[in-house]
Amino acid sequence: MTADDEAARDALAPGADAELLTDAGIDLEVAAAAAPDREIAVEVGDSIVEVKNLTVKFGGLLALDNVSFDIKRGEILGLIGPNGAGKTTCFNAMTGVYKPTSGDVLLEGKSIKGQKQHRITRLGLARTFQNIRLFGEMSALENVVVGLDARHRTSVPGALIRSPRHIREEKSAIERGMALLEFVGIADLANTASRQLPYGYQRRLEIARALATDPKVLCLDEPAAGFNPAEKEDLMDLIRTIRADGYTVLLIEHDMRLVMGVTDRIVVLEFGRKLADDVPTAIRNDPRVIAAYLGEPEDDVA
Ligand SMILES: Nc1ncnc2c1ncn2[C@@H]1O[C@H](COP(=O)(O)OP(=O)(O)OP(=O)(O)O)[C@@H](O)[C@H]1O
Repeated sequence: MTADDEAARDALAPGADAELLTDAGIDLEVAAAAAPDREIAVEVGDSIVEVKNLTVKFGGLLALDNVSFDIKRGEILGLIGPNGAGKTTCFNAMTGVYKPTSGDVLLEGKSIKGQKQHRITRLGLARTFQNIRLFGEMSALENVVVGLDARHRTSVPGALIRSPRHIREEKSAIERGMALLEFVGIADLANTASRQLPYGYQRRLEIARALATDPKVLCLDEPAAGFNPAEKEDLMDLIRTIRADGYTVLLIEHDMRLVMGVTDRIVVLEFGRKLADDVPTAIRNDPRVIAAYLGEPEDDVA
């Protein structure tokens, strides 16, 4: 094992400091340049996800009632609706957290309905959660590398004996992890324990970790919750950059200004049913949508 390889390995251990990254020959600028190593497909195209007659019942409660919509390749699709409308249930049923009662979810034409969460992530549908779910004691970099681990090919014996392939994969994981942290704008905090990061940076880290799985579609569940206006602006820029880098994005968000400002199309849910599906300007002026939001806090309807 070379000194570089040793250093790359050590950089994965808790408490690693920035020196180790440098020792491992990892240059932040080089890492940043490595970030857009994916095909850029910004043009909105065919359907990449099809949600078909999706229904979720909780006992007697019909949380999602026969909902159908699609997500086109390369678009930012907003999923909105008043509190309790079924947005998170829809997300959960799409990403394997809940088993749908009936209906189907297709990813690139193949059903992913009923598959386990990690399998759906591997197939290309990654998500963040409304309540941040990071490994608090682990550094920002380690949190991202966990996401990358899913893509490694070394066998368990290979990892145990620290085979050259395993070491190589670890080093490339660190480089890719750094590239992703750079991409979401928090590379200089790579070695900070995630629980010590400011809230907005924790949300960015969640996005980096989801991107580490190299998803075809990135699902963001209320990424601006708890953000101030400046942080919301920054988040809008980041979402646009993510799309410009070739990802398709599904966004649940309460903040109307953000949703209207960043999405190409919006699906509106109300009482578990689809109320509307249109471009933001049409949604903004749709009397049914305005009526659905009457009674919501003013901030949400602005
Ligand atoms: N695990 C569950 N068990 C029972 N009922 C649930 C469960 N999850 C959600 N519900 C119910 O399903 C309905 C839809 O909830 P959901 O959280 O999907 O709405 P939402 O549109 O995401 O709301 P919010 O904007 O408040 O997050 C609500 O009536 C909710 O109480």
